[in-house]
Amino acid sequence: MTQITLRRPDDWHLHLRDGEMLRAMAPETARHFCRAIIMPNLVPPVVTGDQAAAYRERILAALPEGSGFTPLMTLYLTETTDPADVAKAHEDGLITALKLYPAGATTNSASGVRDFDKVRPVLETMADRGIPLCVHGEVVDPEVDIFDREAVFIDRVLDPIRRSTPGLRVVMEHITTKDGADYARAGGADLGATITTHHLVINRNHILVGGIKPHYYCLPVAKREIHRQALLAAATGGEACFFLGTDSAPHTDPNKESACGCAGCFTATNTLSILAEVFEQAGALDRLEGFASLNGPRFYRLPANEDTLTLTKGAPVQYPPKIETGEGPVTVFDPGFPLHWRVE
Ligand SMILES: NC(=O)N[C@@H](CC(=O)O)C(=O)O
Ligand SMILES: [Zn+2]
Ligand SMILES: [Zn+2]
Repeated sequence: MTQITLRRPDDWHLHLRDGEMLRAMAPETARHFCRAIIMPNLVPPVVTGDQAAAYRERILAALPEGSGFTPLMTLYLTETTDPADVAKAHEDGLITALKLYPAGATTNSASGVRDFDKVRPVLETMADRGIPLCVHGEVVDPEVDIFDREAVFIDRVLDPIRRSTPGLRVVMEHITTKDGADYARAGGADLGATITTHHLVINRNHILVGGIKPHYYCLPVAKREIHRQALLAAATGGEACFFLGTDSAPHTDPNKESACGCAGCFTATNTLSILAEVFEQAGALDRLEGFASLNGPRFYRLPANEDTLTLTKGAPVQYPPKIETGEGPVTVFDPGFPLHWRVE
């Protein structure tokens, strides 16, 4: 096969940031994707409906002329989130989901949740109205090894929340383990999981062998090869609960290449070429559309996009190694192999 055409894909987990960074990043995603779930971990975070409305306007203003891109807004769940504000923002069509960050788990998560009992009323409201909860699933207990934090979160936090809030729709964001994939596929229609591009490509050796690679460092951190294989099987297996959320998370090079580098891989620019390569190698090119364009809308109860996107196979695709932004350069994720599928 030398050409494939899919429904236009969506990105169900994206960091666009704000200000100069947003201006540079909005076109990178809008070029290929129709919609994206916009993560709310700005500084300060997007907590209220009014803040989401204002952020949405800033995103729309950063899009290229004539872009049909739709940002799907989220609210950052805090211990003081008002259920009435959530209900109103959802009724107004302003927000699509809420995002749960355990306090301290990842970039800009200081306002996240420490005491899960405090968010119980919001979770009940969400369950009643079918508003999905997107979850960064890692415990922050310093006793728990960083490579075990996802699996421990499922047992200690996620499973109890789901049991005590029947009907709550949950997306396990950026799963990195076989444990995560197995839990997602056993969860029924109200549980989905996003998988990133980079976690299909790298394992923990890529970060650490032969010198530390700051541009491969993200959270949750990439795990052993058996886990990457499990994610690959999940993404390419045609199961409806798994869909693309790139977690494209730009940080400037000085912030990545530092004695205390930020977590996040920036993949918006070349994600579709990488995915086509990965799916082809897995003998599953025909399942790319399900993963990138159909399963996500189905979970979010939205129609699939009407227009299409075509990838053509040929000589290695050229993409910029860095995107220049008003805040500094951002390195584009290097999969470590040539990419042959070009987005037309
Ligand atoms: N994935 C990351 O490593 N970083 C994300 C935050 C997140 O999604 O956890 C970021 O905002 O930079
Ligand atoms: Zn996260
Ligand atoms: Zn993220």
